[in-house]
Amino acid sequence: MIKTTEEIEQQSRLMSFLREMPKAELHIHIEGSLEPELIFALAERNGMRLVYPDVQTLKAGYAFKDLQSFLDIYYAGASVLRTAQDFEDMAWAYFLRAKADGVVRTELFFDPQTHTSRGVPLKACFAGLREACRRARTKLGISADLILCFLRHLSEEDAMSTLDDALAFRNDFIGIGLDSSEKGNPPEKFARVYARCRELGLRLVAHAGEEGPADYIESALDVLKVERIDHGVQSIHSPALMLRLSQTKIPLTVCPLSNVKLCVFRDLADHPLAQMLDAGLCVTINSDDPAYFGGYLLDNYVQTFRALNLGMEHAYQLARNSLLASFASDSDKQHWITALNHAYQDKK
Ligand code: HPA
Ligand SMILES: [Zn+2]
Repeated sequence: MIKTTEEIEQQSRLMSFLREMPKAELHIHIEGSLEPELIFALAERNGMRLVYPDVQTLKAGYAFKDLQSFLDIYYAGASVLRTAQDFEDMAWAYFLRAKADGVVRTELFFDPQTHTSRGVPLKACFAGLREACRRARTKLGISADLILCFLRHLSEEDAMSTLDDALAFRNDFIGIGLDSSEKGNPPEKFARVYARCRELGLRLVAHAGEEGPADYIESALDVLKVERIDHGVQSIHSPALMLRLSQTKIPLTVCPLSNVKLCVFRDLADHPLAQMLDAGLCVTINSDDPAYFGGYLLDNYVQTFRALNLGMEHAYQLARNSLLASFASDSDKQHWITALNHAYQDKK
């Protein structure tokens, strides 16, 4: 269909608003931002040999059929991280991308067990990530904090002892999450460790309803008492849960490009994000593992908006949801929302 000049202008206003609007990214696994080129550079710096001969061969392996087929490659990629400097370089590269995408607040997931199981000290992870977050604040004006994720394919005892060790760095992380292989590893498996984190005053989130059933979303809320759900897209199969989510406004950190790459939905045009927004759910857009899924935060917005034919009001709503759903201070949130309101008035 041929577009009128007015439609072309409207589209270009929307694209620039998507980039400029102040927004938060609340679902990014920092190990999933490791670009193939950086994987090779770090392997060389650390004197390691990868099983892939070059970047092209590694990238050719980025064709996933489900979550597990991705996780196998993701953990192999993360194995090049050894020193504090490696963690800092990885996170800094992400922050530069985030800045270009208009991110003002980000909460980075990281998987300590992936590293400690290879003999990398927890201190190296924290030192590198903490320094990158500090530089993001001072040099880029991005507010950044860390969320420590437990690997759900491992035992609760393993999570508990990881927590014990991480408490030496209590001031370096604001909360905990739950990631890795979802099916067969329900939230209930981690009830005690979540109860303990809650007593410690940590913020609580968990992946639920990515590939696993809508029931897992219910038990993440009821048993783990999480404040946000990561993914949550399987809620579309439960009208009762949709109603609950719309009434409670529990935020969902949805990752559209990830969902397509991991075959949760066949195509972006089939993604239920618009349906979820229209049902009144507090949906946010995020990148998950941008180096593996074909795009950073702005790519997720742009491609989703094109595929689902979304407009300015949706953009405003999604950015506002992301800021409100963040664990930043109320005064920071208010400041960003005022800036968002101004940007919206200018572009509308
Ligand atoms: O998309 C994901 N799902 C579950 N675990 C993960 N760990 C990194 N990315 C993911
Ligand atoms: Zn994730």
